[in-house]
Amino acid sequence: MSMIAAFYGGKSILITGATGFLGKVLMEKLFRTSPNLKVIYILVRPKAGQTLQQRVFQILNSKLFEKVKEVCPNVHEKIRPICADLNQNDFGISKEDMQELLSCTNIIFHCAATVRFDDPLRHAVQLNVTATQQLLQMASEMPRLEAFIHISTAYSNCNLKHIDEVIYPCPVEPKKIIDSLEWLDDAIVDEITPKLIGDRPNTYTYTKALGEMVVHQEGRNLNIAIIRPSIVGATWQEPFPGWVDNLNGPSGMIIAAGKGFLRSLRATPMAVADLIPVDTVVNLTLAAGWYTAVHRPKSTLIYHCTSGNLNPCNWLKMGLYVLATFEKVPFEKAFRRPNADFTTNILSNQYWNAVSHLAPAIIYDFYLRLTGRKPRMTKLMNRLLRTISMLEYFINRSWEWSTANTEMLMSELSPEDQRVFNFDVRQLNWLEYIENYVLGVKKYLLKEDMAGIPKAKQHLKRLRNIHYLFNTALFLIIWRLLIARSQMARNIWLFIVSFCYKFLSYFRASSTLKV
Ligand SMILES: CCCCCCCCCCCCCCCCCCCCCCCCCC(=O)SCCNC(=O)CCNC(=O)[C@H](O)C(C)(C)COP(=O)(O)OP(=O)(O)OC[C@H]1O[C@@H](n2cnc3c(N)ncnc32)[C@H](O)[C@@H]1OP(=O)(O)O
Ligand SMILES: NC(=O)C1=CN([C@@H]2O[C@H](COP(=O)(O)OP(=O)(O)OC[C@H]3O[C@@H](n4cnc5c(N)ncnc54)[C@H](OP(=O)(O)O)[C@@H]3O)[C@@H](O)[C@H]2O)C=CC1
Repeated sequence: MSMIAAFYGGKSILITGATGFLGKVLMEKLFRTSPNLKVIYILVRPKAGQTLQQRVFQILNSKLFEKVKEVCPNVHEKIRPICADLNQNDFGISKEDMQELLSCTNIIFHCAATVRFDDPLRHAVQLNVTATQQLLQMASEMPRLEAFIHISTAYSNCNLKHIDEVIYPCPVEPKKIIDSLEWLDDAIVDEITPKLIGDRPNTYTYTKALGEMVVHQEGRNLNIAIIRPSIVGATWQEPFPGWVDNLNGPSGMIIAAGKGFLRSLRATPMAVADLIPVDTVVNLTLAAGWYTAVHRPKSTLIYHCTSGNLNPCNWLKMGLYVLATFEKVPFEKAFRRPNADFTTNILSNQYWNAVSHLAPAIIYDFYLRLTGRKPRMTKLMNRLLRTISMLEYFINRSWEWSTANTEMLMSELSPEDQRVFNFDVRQLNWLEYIENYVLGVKKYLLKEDMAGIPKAKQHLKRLRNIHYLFNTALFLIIWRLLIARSQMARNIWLFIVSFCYKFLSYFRASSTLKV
């Protein structure tokens, strides 16, 4: 019997960010392994014209939850959506709901965050810092609370090269930042943002670091753990391999490469690609929840959920695995054949951006215009280049994260828990994982049918022929122009022709002799 699964039985659990990538997988695993849990409260906001109920209905009826419905048929009754917006005071939660949350909650998993790299500081602070502060305040009023698990990121201290499982203080106290944002206007905030974030690349990593400091300072009387995952990718094993539902991290890049838009990327091939499957993060999170509540460590424990030091894979290998998978399972209606490459040099990157990204987009838009359609490729390509520029920081560096606490936690689990809540990335086979990831992107993100693979392969063959034809035509035109203008080009041409003629004559003569 799994001790962790038994621990969550009968518990009332509060999850923020349950509609997000990580939150959904967390909820799924909880229902599947502890179907006898009492209730999961989720803080949800109405979004994109959908009510809370519609959003929850959509999640529960997705493929991700198919297994849950078998083991926990009354899952609809055990999930309690609470209308909340983390940007508002008291999260805009009604008095009755707040009362219920405060009196019943046993465990909190705080996953909600803005993960956009370019969010204005004010918004990123509101969600990643102030909301965390408010949730801690709520937690301190919960008499039955056993553990508060805060999801941060391994990149909260990406300005360092070696990162330990400790909180590193930021130069300016989070409280001071929150206070000053109340009276500073947006223009001034924009101006001081680069100075505040210092040597971090964006507001996301900076505000996640501030969020950790808030947890450290204001959660002293609570049982808290912090999880720091690296780049979260598709599921490895559970509930099935390859599930993914958003474009963050590598998923969007896999689409861009598979559809032939992304042809070159400024990345350091040997830098560690610290990907971590989302189900591994969830297993570690649930194990940490159990450990924090049952063993009550004296201080806040931080767990690095990374793959680099236990089972490293670099970007070159990962890129090659992705490209190899496209051969077997190509994406439909590709713009060009998938054939991306890494460059390390900024100048050659700019050259490839112009030649491989922008030029084909401009030519295609010209063709669209000629055929009376609206041009769109250049705009799309510019957005892709902007996204890539935001990711470049993370694919040109390697970090070392110590994992002593994570390894300690693994050793504390019973053999059954090590199996059911497996977070040992040493067992991960990267090739197999990437193949399933690409397949998952095709099925769950692009919603493409496997039956369309022969047609997609046919399309790629046609693109290859167009590519050869285009290159040959271009070569002949340039050559023709050169011959017309340069004596040297004419001489080279005559030399090549006479060489080919002699070679053919020799070949014919020798084969005649053999007979
Ligand atoms: C020789 C061999 C060679 C082999 C070569 C092989 C190559 C082979 C293939 C590749 C192999 C693998 C290599 C992969 C490298 C990846 C590295 C990942 C590092 C991640 C580090 C993460 C570390 C931290 C982890 C964390 O702790 S947190 C989680 C990470 N957080 C994020 O990843 C948010 C990022 N995003 C944003 O920050 C915003 O998205 C923003 C970008 C500002 C745009 O913002 P904006 O322009 O306003 O527009 P949007 O509305 O957002 O998007 C506008 C449009 O772009 C779409 N789109 C949004 N995103 C992405 C995205 N990624 N990728 C693509 N598209 C995207 C969106 O669908 C919309 O399309 P549409 O609907 O218009 O059609
Ligand atoms: N994905 C990754 O690669 C990594 C993620 N992390 C961390 O993991 C956690 C989860 O990330 P992930 O699931 O990928 O992110 P998502 O963007 O998929 O999910 C974010 C969640 O936060 C919720 N949220 C955002 N703003 C509000 C708001 N104002 N009120 C209520 N809810 C809100 C979203 O709700 P809604 O659906 O309404 O938008 C959504 O449920 C984050 O803390 C992130 O920092 C850490 C490392 C890597």
